Amino acid sequence: MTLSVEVKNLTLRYRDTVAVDDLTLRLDGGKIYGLLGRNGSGKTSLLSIVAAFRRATSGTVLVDGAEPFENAALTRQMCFVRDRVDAQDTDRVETVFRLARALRPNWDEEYAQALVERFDVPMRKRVGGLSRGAKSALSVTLGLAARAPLTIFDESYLGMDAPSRYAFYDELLNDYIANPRTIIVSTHLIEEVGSLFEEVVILDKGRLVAHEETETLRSRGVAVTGPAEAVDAFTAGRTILGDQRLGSTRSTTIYGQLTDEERGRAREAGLDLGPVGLQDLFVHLTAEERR
Ligand SMILES: Nc1ncnc2c1ncn2[C@@H]1O[C@H](COP(=O)(O)OP(=O)(O)OP(=O)(O)O)[C@@H](O)[C@H]1O
Repeated sequence: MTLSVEVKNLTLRYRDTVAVDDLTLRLDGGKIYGLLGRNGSGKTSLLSIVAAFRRATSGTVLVDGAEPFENAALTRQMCFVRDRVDAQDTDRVETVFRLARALRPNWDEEYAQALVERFDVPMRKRVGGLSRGAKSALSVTLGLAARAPLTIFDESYLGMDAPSRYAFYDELLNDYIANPRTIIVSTHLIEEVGSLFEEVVILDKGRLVAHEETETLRSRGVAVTGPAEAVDAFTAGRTILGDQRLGSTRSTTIYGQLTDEERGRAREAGLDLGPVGLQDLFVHLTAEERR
């Protein structure tokens, strides 16, 4: 089972700050979505409303066609995973698991135990005594084993070290393939996690900058590599996203699509054309919004 998410003219204001600004967005569900945005762009605010942790100032959110706020039947189907654990500092980790087992209708105990081993979750410690990495490991373990039809990871894995984060990405993809559901991952570690996303949503200052399939977004730029002079001539007058030089070879990333004629010309000039990194596009698109 997967859940769709529909956001219409959604606004969230905290006193003078407009955190989400008249946002309209539809996620059909059954995919892994990446939610990207610079610090303070409104990712957590948006996700908190979707997960029914907050009420919007105006506008609507529908999850599977229904309003999630104070809708217990629906919120049981959703799991909002943050970088902290929703428990008292004095609670033991095993108590947190016992609660999750009781509250989560799709909880998979065998999988939970496998994750505890893989991420080295210290079951006998109290939540308040966990390191930042252990808190993150506990959060993502609870989030994965809940198998909620709508699972949201809000930068919940950032406290983990790189090997643990890669183990999390690996688990996330494998478990999603075995148990398809709607997964939203908010992040600014785009290169690291970008290959998991089927669709990407980019926010800036609470507004939607882009919502596209990852491949379509990637096709908005091209990396041109070859002899420096030929690369310079080919990329002259274009919007440059990034540039690297190694000896006489240059690789310049440009924004925009190439026509078939331009691609032919590049090949004739001995240039290689390759995909562009999501990070470069993200930086360009969010910087453009602020100009
Ligand atoms: N409880 C709050 N009270 C007042 N302002 C808030 C509150 N929470 C968030 N904001 C403001 O709302 C804006 C959006 O914040 P939000 O946390 O949603 O962004 P974010 O994209 O998740 O940021 P980050 O990547 O830094 O976590 C920011 O300007 C932030 O300062």
